[in-house]
Amino acid sequence: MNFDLSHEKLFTYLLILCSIIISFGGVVRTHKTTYRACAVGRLNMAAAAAVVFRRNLFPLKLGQKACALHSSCALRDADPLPQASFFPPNDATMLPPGSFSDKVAFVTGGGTGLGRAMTQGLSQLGATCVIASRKLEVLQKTAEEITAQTGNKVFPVACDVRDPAAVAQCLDQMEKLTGLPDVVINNAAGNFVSPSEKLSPNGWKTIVDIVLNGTAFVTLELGKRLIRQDKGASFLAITTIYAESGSGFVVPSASAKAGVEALYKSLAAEWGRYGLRFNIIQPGPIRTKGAFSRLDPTGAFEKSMIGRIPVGRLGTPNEIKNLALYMSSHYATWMSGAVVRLDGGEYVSMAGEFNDLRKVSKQQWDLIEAMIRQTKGS
Ligand SMILES: CC/C=C\C/C=C\CC/C=C/C=C/C(=O)SCCNC(=O)CCNC(=O)[C@H](O)C(C)(C)COP(=O)(O)OP(=O)(O)OC[C@H]1O[C@@H](n2cnc3c(N)ncnc32)[C@H](O)[C@@H]1OP(=O)(O)O
Ligand SMILES: NC(=O)C1=CN([C@@H]2O[C@H](COP(=O)(O)OP(=O)(O)OC[C@H]3O[C@@H](n4cnc5c(N)ncnc54)[C@H](OP(=O)(O)O)[C@@H]3O)[C@@H](O)[C@H]2O)C=CC1
Repeated sequence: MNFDLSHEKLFTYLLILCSIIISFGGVVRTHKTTYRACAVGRLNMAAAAAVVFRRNLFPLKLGQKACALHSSCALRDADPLPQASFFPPNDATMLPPGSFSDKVAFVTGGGTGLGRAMTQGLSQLGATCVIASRKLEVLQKTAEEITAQTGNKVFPVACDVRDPAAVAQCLDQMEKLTGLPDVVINNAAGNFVSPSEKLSPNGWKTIVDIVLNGTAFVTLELGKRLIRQDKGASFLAITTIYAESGSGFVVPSASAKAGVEALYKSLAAEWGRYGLRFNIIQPGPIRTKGAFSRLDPTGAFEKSMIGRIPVGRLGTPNEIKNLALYMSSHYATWMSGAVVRLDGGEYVSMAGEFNDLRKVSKQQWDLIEAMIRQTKGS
């Protein structure tokens, strides 16, 4: 067997070994002060390991090395590319005030990240909102903050979307509080990066249950109730760009999100006759704690990811908010079965065979052109 142990790799392995030993120490020691010291030690070790991991994947320039060894720099956000200055995000709410007056909106996962931003936008434009997810405390805090800011009521309802009985109970509660919704946003999700050979059946099931079954339980139960009451509504699902392409290392999420897209396109065809519209947004990468802590916990991938986004930066929650508000509004009543990608061009940039030629310099192009021209007549 060929063991390739460079100094840097050896150092990484030693650091990881040290963090495991120190973590173990933290578990067995019971004295409070010692435990705290160990906890700090563990965090520093983890941060140092993250830095070295990142350095191995993306070697740093000399000037950056001092920073890289300092734990506070370990998970620093990657910078946008220069062209991003052409494409500044506009976080202002796009639709006119009152666009959702007298409307009720139901947002799953509305306590955090993109769900919170969409709820804030709906509320700002006049909607009464109900937000649902597992953590009631998180929902309550978000609901209080948004209500205080907009003056429109946001109701928190605890609900694990994996459990159809809990979904039915949550919707009963919603009916009592606000009546059935005009706007539904299926945004709740679970995800983590993992080599597929490490996935347990329960790991697979957990993601598929939250993303596909959860969306189906909410959508079917609400759909039936809306149909019974002869009430129209707009349904929006938040998927992702790899729902279309598939992606290694997030296979349960890719499979489930593809299922959600099939569900929404199918229902758009079947339930239009009941006054129900179904649309999909596929976001590209947007910094939220929920996503980045599970998809890029070391911070190693962000820079290369930004490098392949033609617009040169990550998206913002408010950019998704504005698109979601439009698609859910009375301005978009002719839109159903649509899949809208919002990703700064990342998807097409990854798909095109020759897109890596962006790295070719002007001089290199002159050379390449001359070589190709020389083939004339051959
Ligand atoms: C630079 C790149 C960064 C970002 C963006 C890039 C690209 C753009 C495209 C992005 C798409 C994003 C899509 C998203 O969906 S982001 C949303 C992320 N948010 C969440 O996931 C929030 C909710 N998540 C959770 O609550 C948990 O993370 C979890 C695991 C999903 C569910 O928690 P629960 O308590 O119900 O489950 P557990 O009991 O902890 O675990 C269940 C089962 O799964 C196994 N498991 C858990 N974690 C892992 C892991 N990391 N690797 C392998 N297996 C894992 C766990 O062991 C359990 O299985 P068993 O042991 O019982 O067999
Ligand atoms: N950020 C990004 O780069 C991208 C995100 N997306 C999609 O955007 C959406 C929002 O993600 P984002 O805001 O980034 O991440 P978050 O982790 O902040 O959002 C996920 C939400 O889902 C809720 N949730 C998770 N499991 C359940 C469950 N079993 N029942 C009910 N609610 C649940 C969580 O709340 P709680 O823990 O209280 O249950 C949380 O509020 C997701 O659909 C994600 O797939 C798509 C592409 C890119």
